[in-house]
Amino acid sequence: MSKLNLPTKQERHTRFGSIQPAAGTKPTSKELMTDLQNKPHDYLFALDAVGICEVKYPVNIPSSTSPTMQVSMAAFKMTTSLGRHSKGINMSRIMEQLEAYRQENWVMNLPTLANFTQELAARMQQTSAEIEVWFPWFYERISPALKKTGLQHSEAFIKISYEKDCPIKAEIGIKAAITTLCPCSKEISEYSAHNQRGIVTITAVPYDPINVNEDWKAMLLEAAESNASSMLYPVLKRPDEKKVTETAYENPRFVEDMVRLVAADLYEMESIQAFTVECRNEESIHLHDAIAKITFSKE
Ligand SMILES: Nc1nc2c(ncn2[C@@H]2O[C@H](COP(=O)(O)OP(=O)(O)OP(=O)(O)O)[C@@H](O)[C@H]2O)c(=O)[nH]1
Repeated sequence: MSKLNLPTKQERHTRFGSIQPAAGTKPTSKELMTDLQNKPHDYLFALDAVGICEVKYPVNIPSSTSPTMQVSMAAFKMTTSLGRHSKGINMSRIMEQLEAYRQENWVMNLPTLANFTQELAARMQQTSAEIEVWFPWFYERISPALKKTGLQHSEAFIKISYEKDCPIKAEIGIKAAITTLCPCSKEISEYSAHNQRGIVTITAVPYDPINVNEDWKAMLLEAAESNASSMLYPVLKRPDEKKVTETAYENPRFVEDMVRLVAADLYEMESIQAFTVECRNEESIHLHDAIAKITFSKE
């Protein structure tokens, strides 16, 4: 093939429609630019929350299980309140703060995220701030018969709510995948029973948000998995697969059974004040899913 005689990159851009920037009349230095967000007026209403979401950022996550320190990709929602006489917040400051924490190599847990939230409210000169963050948390999972190790993950969740002169509030959570085997199908069929992947979502309010001693991620995962027909495993050889299949048959669960059994475990956890448990089964004999949910407070 003969060699193409391409124009320069700049010439190519011009040919495809790029133009030179206009001279312009508006200021280009920051000091001379209007700060619209901080122009005082009566803007009719105060706001509960304004900020940014879908912010993907790497974070260091501590864990009681191996790997005990891991870098994960978190999705943040970060908001503050806004007074009636302020037009807008300075949104760039939220990302500035997140980047400053990253450069400090921070380890994200409940106390450090509580500090982050409180600092954000101060930086934005607002009375309240809220951070919600979801991140994949990885842990080693060993197969039930041949003890083969692989890495698995669940989605973990932290929400911190800061309000000036009030105690910090927190919510923790996990979204874990499990196997459920249908009790009805097992009961009525001559052999076999349909089973499916269930998604258990737990959110919980700890009594003392800053001093949750246990690795709450492991604690909530245990509540979801130990009540399922079977856990999921990354590596399964034939003896493992036999064990998993038979364990599921020995422990049939409806979605209703799942949320009630997980709720019982959470009820027994002394550090948890209130919780919500949802189970969604991706049904293997339908196109639709089966769902159940319970919300409970010990207060
Ligand atoms: N408040 C507000 N800001 C927005 C909106 N949409 C985009 N922006 C952001 O406005 C930002 C620039 O504003 P600021 O953060 O106030 O920038 P600045 O005033 O130079 O920042 P400071 O030096 O911290 O005062 C950009 O990061 C945009 O992302 C919006 O709907 N509301």
